[in-house]
Amino acid sequence: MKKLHVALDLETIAQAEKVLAEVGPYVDIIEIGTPLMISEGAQAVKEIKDLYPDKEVFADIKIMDGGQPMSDVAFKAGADMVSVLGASEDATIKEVIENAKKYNGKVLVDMCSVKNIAERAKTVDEWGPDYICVHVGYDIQNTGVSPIEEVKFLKGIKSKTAAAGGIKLSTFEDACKADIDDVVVGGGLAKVDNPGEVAKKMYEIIGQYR
Ligand SMILES: O=C(CO)[C@H](O)[C@H](O)COP(=O)(O)O
Repeated sequence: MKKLHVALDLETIAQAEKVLAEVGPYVDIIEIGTPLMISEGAQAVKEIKDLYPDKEVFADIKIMDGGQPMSDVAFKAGADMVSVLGASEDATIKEVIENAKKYNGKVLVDMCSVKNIAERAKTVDEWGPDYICVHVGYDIQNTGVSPIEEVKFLKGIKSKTAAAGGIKLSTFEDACKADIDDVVVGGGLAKVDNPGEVAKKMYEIIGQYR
């Protein structure tokens, strides 16, 4: 089933809870965004999981090294899923995947900044992550590269696919039509004036493609 995933790239738990009060009913995955993880840490994971026990809570900690101790922090706080960078060492990605099993947790491998996505995805896929995510980082979103197009590099993988980077209401249906299991929306939900209304529209759109 395709999932609607909100990325809370905010600074405080209070800001995140305010957005969630509006979008919470419509989303499947709640991401504690990297800025929020840096600002409030594992406490953000704990508080939001306590408030939304039935949602999948994803700690976007973008692990680059120390696969086991880094993922321990998020899983112990109640995260259902963590991210590790596709650009990190093979050993790190394998360690995160192995460690997640202890917690019955999931792993998303984030391909942000990976140059040969197709080749790297094929390699990483063999280790059995839950998701491989094409991700156009903030700092290159103005170049016109689209994660919805980049998903073609994931063709044929066994893992589920995710796409992130600038997806908003105007591009959301295209993302749902593409081969994307987890559609990640950050600013397009968390930084609009009417997050509840936009989330409801997205929920209705994705419902046609589930
Ligand atoms: O991980 C991220 C940035 O590194 C963001 O969460 C991701 O890009 C989604 O946010 P947006 O839709 O605003 O691009």
